[in-house]
Amino acid sequence: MVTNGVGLLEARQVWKSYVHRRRRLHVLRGIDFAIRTAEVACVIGPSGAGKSTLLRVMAGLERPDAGEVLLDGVPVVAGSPRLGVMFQSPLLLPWLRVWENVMFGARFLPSVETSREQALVVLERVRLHDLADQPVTQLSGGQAQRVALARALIRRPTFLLLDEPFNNLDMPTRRELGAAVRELALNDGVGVLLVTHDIDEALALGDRILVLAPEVGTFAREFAVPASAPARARLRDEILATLEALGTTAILT
Ligand SMILES: Nc1ncnc2c1ncn2[C@@H]1O[C@H](COP(=O)(O)OP(=O)(O)OP(=O)(O)O)[C@@H](O)[C@H]1O
Repeated sequence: MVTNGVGLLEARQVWKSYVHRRRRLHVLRGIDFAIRTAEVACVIGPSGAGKSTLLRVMAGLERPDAGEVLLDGVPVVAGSPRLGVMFQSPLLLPWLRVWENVMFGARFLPSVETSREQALVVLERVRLHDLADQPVTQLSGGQAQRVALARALIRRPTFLLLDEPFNNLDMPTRRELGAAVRELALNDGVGVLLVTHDIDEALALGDRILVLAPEVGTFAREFAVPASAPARARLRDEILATLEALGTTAILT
């Protein structure tokens, strides 16, 4: 797959709050963060820490209150052809077949040829080309999430922003799709931001792991993931200790 160029997706002093029951909830407080192409950066943290908020802001789906998100120095816009986004739920259109759902990802993108053949090429990447003509209502959860990945990939994104996309899948499917995402970074140079609850998933897929601290609204720590298994096991303990120090053990495994 050829992506739409090299680049940097960068949050600069990003602040984001919501009004909840008449109180202002400050979720992100001055986040500085960048993802490069050809790497997988994982953001972990307990429920409510602001992981999804960060991902939506990075994708241009929500505007920060202050600060900015830049894609190669230019403010990011929602629907940028250089970004592919995936959520926990595949959000497929039930009245369209598999390949038509994939093509839906390329709507309004003149750079992408909108043909069944083109969809098949991408479906092959996620090993779903045999089901191209199926209605999506007949797919398993793992197959549906593969369609969602193909729909993101048809855009030839420079960056993939993934918000716990493997949560509802069984372990073998989860591992397989995780490996496919890792391959996209290694072989195709895609930059990946993966939000996950799962420390083991972050250790298996990430080059870097950032721990988002609840209430503090910034990253508590950032870790480079080492290659060797014993070093990763030590890092796992260190990340757990970090989470414990933040007063949050209600996460992970
Ligand atoms: N649109 C919104 N309006 C009001 N509050 C919101 C909104 N979106 C998120 N929040 C609040 O912001 C905080 C952070 O939410 P967010 O979904 O980003 O956390 P998270 O770390 O992704 O959590 P989880 O792991 O449970 O998905 C939560 O307290 C949530 O209730």
